[in-house]
Amino acid sequence: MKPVIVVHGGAGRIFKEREEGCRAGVARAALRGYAVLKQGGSAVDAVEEAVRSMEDDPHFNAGCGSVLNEKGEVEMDAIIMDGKNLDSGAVSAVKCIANPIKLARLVMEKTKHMLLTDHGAHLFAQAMGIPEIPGEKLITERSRERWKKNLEPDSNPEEFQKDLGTVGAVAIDSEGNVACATSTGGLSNKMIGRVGDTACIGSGGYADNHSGATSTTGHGESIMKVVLARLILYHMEQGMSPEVAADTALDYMKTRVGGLGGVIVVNKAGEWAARFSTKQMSWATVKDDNLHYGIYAGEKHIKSVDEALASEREGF
Ligand SMILES: COC(=O)C[C@H](N)C(=O)O
Repeated sequence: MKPVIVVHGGAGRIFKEREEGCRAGVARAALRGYAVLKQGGSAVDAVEEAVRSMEDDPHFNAGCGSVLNEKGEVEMDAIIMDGKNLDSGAVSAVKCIANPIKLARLVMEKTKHMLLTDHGAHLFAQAMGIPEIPGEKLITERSRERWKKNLEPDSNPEEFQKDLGTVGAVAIDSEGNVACATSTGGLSNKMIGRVGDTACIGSGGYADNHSGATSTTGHGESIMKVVLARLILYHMEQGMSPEVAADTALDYMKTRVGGLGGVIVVNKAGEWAARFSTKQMSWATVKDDNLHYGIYAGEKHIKSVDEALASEREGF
């Protein structure tokens, strides 16, 4: 099986000043994940690596760069799933941790549980030797400004959620195993303790070697109502291609509950799709040693991996 990785950096509006950073960030993440697959790493290793790269990138709403809750704090959700055995691990409402996706993987591999939240997740992180970092280190100038603006009495709540940037990855490795990973700071100025789709299995992601893997982004409450990730795999089980399955599920979410979002999908044959009902979604994929990426509907740049790695060294 030829390895494939697909990543997203969030569906929604992407403001002009963030466009280039998002293109470069998703391309870099896809290249990192692909390098893991080429060296014989598993699909789980690859999606963790790709998501970690975007958590460390302040352009995205995950890890450093996460949006703030109503109290001005970061609270993050993340999930990872292994399509070989349907094992999965998630964390919700975690603060002061650089890479929630790493902690989600440890929940999957080192506990008998699937989701740890808030205080318990932090106790587990301590027990696993994951360092706590000051919350301030995850907060960018941009997210603080945005939080403050949202608190102004004449602010428009519709504008709050326009330019977020949840991150996710799906992959198939040379043995035909699939995996997914998703990580987010959630919605801006959300209530304290709000947990979104990202931490919920079947909503923020799902992976099953029998059909494929998907990672989702968009309005979390809508995604949870239709259990978007599992719905896409169901459509593929019924014979749809990744692209048709993604569009059918996104259409259903729009007409049934009025929600918009985006998804990345890979099926067990290594066919992939990056689809969205929002105006934009940053995405990238590497297959057959070629990188494809874009952020607008219909936009697709193609470069060989060697060409892309050279331009990455020059700053993309
Ligand atoms: C693009 O924004 C998101 O994906 C937010 C995320 N789905 C949440 O609701 O927590």
